[in-house]
Amino acid sequence: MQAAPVPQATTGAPVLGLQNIRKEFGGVVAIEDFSLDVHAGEVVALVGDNGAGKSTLIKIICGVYPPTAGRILIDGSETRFSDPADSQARGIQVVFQDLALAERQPVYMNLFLGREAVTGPFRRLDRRRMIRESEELVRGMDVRIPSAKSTIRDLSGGQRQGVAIARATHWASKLVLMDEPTAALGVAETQKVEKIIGGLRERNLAVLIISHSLDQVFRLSDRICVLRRGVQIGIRRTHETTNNEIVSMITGLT
Ligand SMILES: Nc1ncnc2c1ncn2[C@@H]1O[C@H](COP(=O)(O)OP(=O)(O)OP(=O)(O)O)[C@@H](O)[C@H]1O
Repeated sequence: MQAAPVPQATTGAPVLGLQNIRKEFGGVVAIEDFSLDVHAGEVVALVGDNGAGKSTLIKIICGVYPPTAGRILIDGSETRFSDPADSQARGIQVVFQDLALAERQPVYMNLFLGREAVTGPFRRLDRRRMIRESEELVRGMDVRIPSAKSTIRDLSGGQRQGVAIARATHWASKLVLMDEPTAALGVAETQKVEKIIGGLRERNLAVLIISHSLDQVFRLSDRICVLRRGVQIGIRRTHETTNNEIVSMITGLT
């Protein structure tokens, strides 16, 4: 499977720039005035209580929702994605809470969803190639699944998550957005996913991750950005802050 090319820092501009993003749903202001840069090789964690606006922000970045106001820059150029396929074509991949896997399809079809390998003049699906490359991919990522031909609904939560993350990280060339990637996982599976996220940094990708686990945020991130009821409270370098400071930023209590 041809991996996405490793992105080079050509312009020095952040991979993702968000400037004064606002999002309203009817009369509800979900995001008020949000600005953040994420650089290649950097993991930024987005934290906040339920309803703070974290998922909305991820959906704005990948083209599910347009922002009501504000600018999105990719590699320094202003961009507007009309839908997630549009952002994927620009090297952005998302791992959503609900994983967005095709339950009745085998692992290999999920890994190639929308990018199926074809062969011959009638462009028939090249299943053999997809199976072979999927096996290499999941082996390389240490995702334990019975076979690339296994159907998604026959896999455990951790195995499904592994497939969703393998797909996103394989096809991403710039930015990976993750919405609670380990929420449904046990301790060992969480450790594996965290290792994969560390590997993304080594591939020089930019990562924006939502997590409710502050321990995980402190293990994984370079910077932490706090949202409270749609308001951006602040950004801290992970090694310069403490769990207590982040908790008080999230809750508003000192
Ligand atoms: N499609 C929508 N239509 C109307 N309101 C929405 C929509 N999506 C989100 N909201 C509202 O926007 C606010 C932020 O929601 P969002 O899901 O982004 O929060 P969150 O921080 O991701 O929360 P959680 O941690 O519970 O997932 C909430 O008040 C929510 O009700």
